[in-house]
Amino acid sequence: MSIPSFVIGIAGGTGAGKTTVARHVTEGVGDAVTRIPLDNYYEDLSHLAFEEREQVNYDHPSAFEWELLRTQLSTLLEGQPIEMPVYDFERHNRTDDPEHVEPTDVIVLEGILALYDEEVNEMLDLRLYVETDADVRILRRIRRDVIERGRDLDGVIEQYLSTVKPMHEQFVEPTKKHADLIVPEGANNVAVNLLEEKIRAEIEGSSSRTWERESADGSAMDQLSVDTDE
Ligand SMILES: Nc1ncnc2c1ncn2[C@@H]1O[C@H](COP(=O)(O)OP(=O)(O)O)[C@@H](O)[C@H]1O
Ligand SMILES: O=c1ccn([C@@H]2O[C@H](COP(=O)(O)O)[C@@H](O)[C@H]2O)c(=O)[nH]1
Repeated sequence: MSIPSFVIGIAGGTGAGKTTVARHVTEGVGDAVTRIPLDNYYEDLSHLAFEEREQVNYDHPSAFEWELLRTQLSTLLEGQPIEMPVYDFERHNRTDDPEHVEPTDVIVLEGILALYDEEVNEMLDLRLYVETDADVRILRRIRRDVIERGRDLDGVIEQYLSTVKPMHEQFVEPTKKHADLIVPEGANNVAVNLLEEKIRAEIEGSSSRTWERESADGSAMDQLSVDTDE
């Protein structure tokens, strides 16, 4: 059993590259990292018919079961395992089989509103916002949703204009102010390498870097400072 020592939150608009960044920064470090997709914490909508679930606004904060996320993150931070829900985008609902997740040294929470909830933010040691232009994001989303999430072009466009875009502007983009670091264009090599290094150092418990909080104006921006003695 591990007591997690480092929790990273990765937020940003749909298609920004959050999942890709999370995959890249964790793939080289084996079992010591757990990825928690915020999507798994969409409310259980089993009581609705499929046609009704298709109409839900999945980009509003109320679409998520925040209390369950807070409880499960706390449980992991106490070194206890959780039964994490698993989301099925094609059915717009949770699957019947939750995933057993053991606590690990590093936890990565990733999702559009990963920096939205105050209590969740307090549990994060490093907050990232992946920033990618809206035109790039929608193009990526079209391709991904059609290929991987069982959608058609018209449906993706209609959903984007009616809920995804306005909710992004109202709720997702403003969470950028909670970020310690902003990662441009998703999986850029410099950012990914730095993060991977940081995660490795956390896991090995012998970090040569220190994170120095500078919040003179209350904006809570962190700076990466390299220890030149080593
Ligand atoms: N840097 C990139 N360059 C090109 N395509 C990318 C890049 N990052 C992600 N993608 C692709 O864009 C789509 C959305 O990326 P994803 O990581 O799922 O975004 P998010 O989790 O922010 O919604 C995926 O199909 C992914 O393969
Ligand atoms: O049933 C659902 C649940 C969510 N969505 C959309 O998913 C994205 C969030 O996932 P990303 O991987 O960050 O793109 C969100 O914008 C929802 O609109 C969905 O379409 N259907």
